Amino acid sequence: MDEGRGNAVATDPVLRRQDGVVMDAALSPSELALFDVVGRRRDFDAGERLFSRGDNGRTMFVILDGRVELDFGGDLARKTLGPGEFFGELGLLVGDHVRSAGARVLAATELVELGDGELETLLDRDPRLVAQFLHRAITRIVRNEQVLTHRLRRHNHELQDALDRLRAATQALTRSEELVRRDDLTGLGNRRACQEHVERLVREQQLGGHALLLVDCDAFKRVNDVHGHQAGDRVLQNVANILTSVATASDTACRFGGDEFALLVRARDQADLQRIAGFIVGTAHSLAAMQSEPPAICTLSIGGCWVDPDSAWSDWYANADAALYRAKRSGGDTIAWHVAWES
Ligand SMILES: Nc1nc2c(ncn2[C@@H]2O[C@H](COP(=O)(O)OP(=O)(O)OP(=O)(O)O)[C@@H](O)[C@H]2O)c(=O)[nH]1
Repeated sequence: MDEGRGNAVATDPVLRRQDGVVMDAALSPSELALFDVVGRRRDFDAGERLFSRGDNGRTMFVILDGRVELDFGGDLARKTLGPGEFFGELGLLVGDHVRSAGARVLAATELVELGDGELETLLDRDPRLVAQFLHRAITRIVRNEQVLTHRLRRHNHELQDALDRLRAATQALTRSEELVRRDDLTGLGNRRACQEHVERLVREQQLGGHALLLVDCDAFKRVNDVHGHQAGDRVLQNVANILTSVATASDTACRFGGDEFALLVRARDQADLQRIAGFIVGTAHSLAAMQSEPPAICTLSIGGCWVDPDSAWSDWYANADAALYRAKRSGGDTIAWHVAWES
């Protein structure tokens, strides 16, 4: 046995990589000599692949001369092994197993290869030396597993943190997007929400059969002036409640600002539309007639028009607004329709 062969005779065969993975195990000269006698020598050219990650392996290798690179995949650093170092030891210890790293020859390399069947031969020849090797190899495998498990757990935590942050950011974004479309006081959509709803209906070619009702409080300024701003707020919220109560899932009730509201509503025909508008004005009228102090509501005026899918939003808005103006001019607490239909 040539005890001097191999220039990497280990004084401390178990060394740690910077990231903590224990890899740098070299055989002692006596171990190297024993493995060389029992195993088979094989020559490889630079660039040759010994095995890939995920391959089934049944052999281990000891480098006599040359260099081999191990690739563990992911973001784990690659490792270059040199003379005297061994790898693939699970092939010797447990036989058939899935390789956790790929191995590629970097320079012309001479290896000794040993299969799982040769463990017994090694033990027969020098049990003490093999026990020493096994102890070291198993320690290395266990330590590497621990380091890899720790890394995985840390990655898992980091991934979890990143997902939590992403989820929080998405929720915040959704909330702020909702806020941009919602009226804080009443919880209704605002003008932007109404326009987006219209755009969606246009895209889906569902706008036909809809009408725009502009709803405005009568003498609302007086509520504020006489009873205070909070009482005014409560009136606005109650107007919103009435509108919400008539709006179906395909309708949208919005507050455009101040005491002006809008209802984009689908109706079967003019009579249906009149019934909806009549319910709104009639409910506000009945509640106002109860004359609570401070008032819970004020009477309402409505200007309405059918939506023409072939004309622009600004056209229907102008039509409904002109009708609303007429309803106000006639004393409020009433409904006026664009052109043909007056209540
Ligand atoms: N309480 C309260 N008042 C508001 C709010 N936004 C606007 N206003 C007030 O609403 C009032 C609207 O007054 P006007 O536009 O003259 O309406 P009006 O008194 O109903 O008059 P007509 O529409 O002609 O019947 C103003 O006094 C605004 O200050 C709000 O969010 N809360």
